[in-house]
Amino acid sequence: MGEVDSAFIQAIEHRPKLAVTEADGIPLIDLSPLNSSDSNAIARLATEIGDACKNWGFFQVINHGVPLDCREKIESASRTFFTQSLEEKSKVRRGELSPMGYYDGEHTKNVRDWKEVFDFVVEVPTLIPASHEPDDKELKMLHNQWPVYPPKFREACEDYTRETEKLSYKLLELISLSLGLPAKRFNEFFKDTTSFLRLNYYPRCPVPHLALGVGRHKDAGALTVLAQDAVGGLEVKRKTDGEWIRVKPTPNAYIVNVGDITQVWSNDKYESVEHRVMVNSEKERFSIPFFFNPAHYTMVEPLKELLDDHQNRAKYDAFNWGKFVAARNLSNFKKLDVENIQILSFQEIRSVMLMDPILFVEGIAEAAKVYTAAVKDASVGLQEVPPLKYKANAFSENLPSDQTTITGQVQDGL
Ligand SMILES: O=C(O)CCC(=O)C(=O)O
Ligand SMILES: [Fe+2]
Repeated sequence: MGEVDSAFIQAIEHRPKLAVTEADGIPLIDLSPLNSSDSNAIARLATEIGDACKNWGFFQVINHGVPLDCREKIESASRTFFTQSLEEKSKVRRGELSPMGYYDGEHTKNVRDWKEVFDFVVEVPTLIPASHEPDDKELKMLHNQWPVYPPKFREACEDYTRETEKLSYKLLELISLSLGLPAKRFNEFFKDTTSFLRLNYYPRCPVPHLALGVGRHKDAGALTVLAQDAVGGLEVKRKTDGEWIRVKPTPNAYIVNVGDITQVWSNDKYESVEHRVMVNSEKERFSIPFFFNPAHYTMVEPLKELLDDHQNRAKYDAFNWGKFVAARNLSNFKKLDVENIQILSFQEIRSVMLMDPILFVEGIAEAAKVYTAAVKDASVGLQEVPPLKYKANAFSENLPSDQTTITGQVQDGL
C-alpha cells in the first residue's frame, strides 16, 4: 500500500468494485413544464418526480433554470482554489470556532474520505444550537470564511448558491404536489434556513479499489442538489437489489436526491437512499452539492395530512433538526473512540417505531453509556469501554437496513 494512510482503507465488504454498473434507470427529468402555465403538464411533472423519489430516491434534472455561466464560474473558482498549496488552503481551514471553510480530514463511518471540501452557509449568520443537550437553549452563529484567492471566489459562490436555492424551492414544491399537498406546504420550514453549499475535490487516488471519495451514507437534510463534472464516480444503491449503480454524468444536469428529512416528512413514502463516491487513479474529480435544510428550530415529523389511524400511522417521532446538527458538529471535532457513534446516539429517532422494544431499549442504554464515556474523553473507566463498544457496534451492525437511523447513515453535513 506504500504511503497510503490506513485511515483511508475501507473494510473489505465496503470496497468498491472497479467494474462499474451504469444503469439507465435513474430518471432524467425535464423541468421545462415549469416555464409554462399548463397546469396539466405541471401535474404530470410532479407525478414523474414523485415516482423517482419513490423508486430511486435519486433523479437528474435538465432545463432547470440555473444559468450555465453561473455554474461554470463556480466550477472554475473551485478548481483554482483546490489546486493551491495546502498552506494556502489552510488559511481558511475550518475549526471548532468556525466550522465553515476548508477541510481535508472528513471521515464517513470512521473511515477517512479521499477528498477535500470547502463549505459555506447560505444565510449569514446561520443559527444553530450551541450544544446537543436538549435543555441548553443557547444558540451559536455560523459565519463563512472566504479565501482572498482566487479573486471573485466569493462572488461566484454566492451567485451560484442563489440560483441553486431557487431550483431547490421549485423541486420542493413539485415534491409537495406529488404528495397531494399544496405546492408551498414545506416552504415555511426554510425561512431561517441552515442550508449550506460544499465544494468537493477528489484528488487522484493510487488505491481506488481500497478507498472511497465519500463512504456510503445518506444525506441528512431535506434535499440535495448536486453538480458533478464529467469524470463520474457517484454511485447510488439501487432499491430493488442493493446493487451500486453509477450516476452517469449528463452535461449541465443536476442530480437531486431526497434526504432523511423528506423521508420522515413523507412518512417513508419517499426514501433517502444510500450513496457513495468512487475515486480513480487517473482523473481528479469535482462536485458541488447544495444541501437544502430547514431552520434549526424545525421539529421534523411525518406530515399530519399524510397520516391516519390505520395504514398510515406515523413511523417516526418528532426530532429537532438543530439539536441533530449540533450533535453532528460535536463528533466533527472530537474523534470519538467509538465506531458509528452517530448511529448509536440517535437510534430512537427512527427505530423506536420499528424494532423490538426490548432490543431497542437495551441497545440505547448501551449506546448512551458508550456515548457519554466517549464525549467525556472516556472518563468512565477505560476497562469498561471495549466491551460496551463491542456490544454497541454489534447492535448497530445487526439492524436491518430499513431500521438504521436517520443520523447514522448520514455522513454529510454540518
Ligand atoms: O460528489 C458526489 O458526487 C456526491 C457527494 C456526496 O454524496 C455528498 O457530499 O454528500
Ligand atoms: Fe451525499
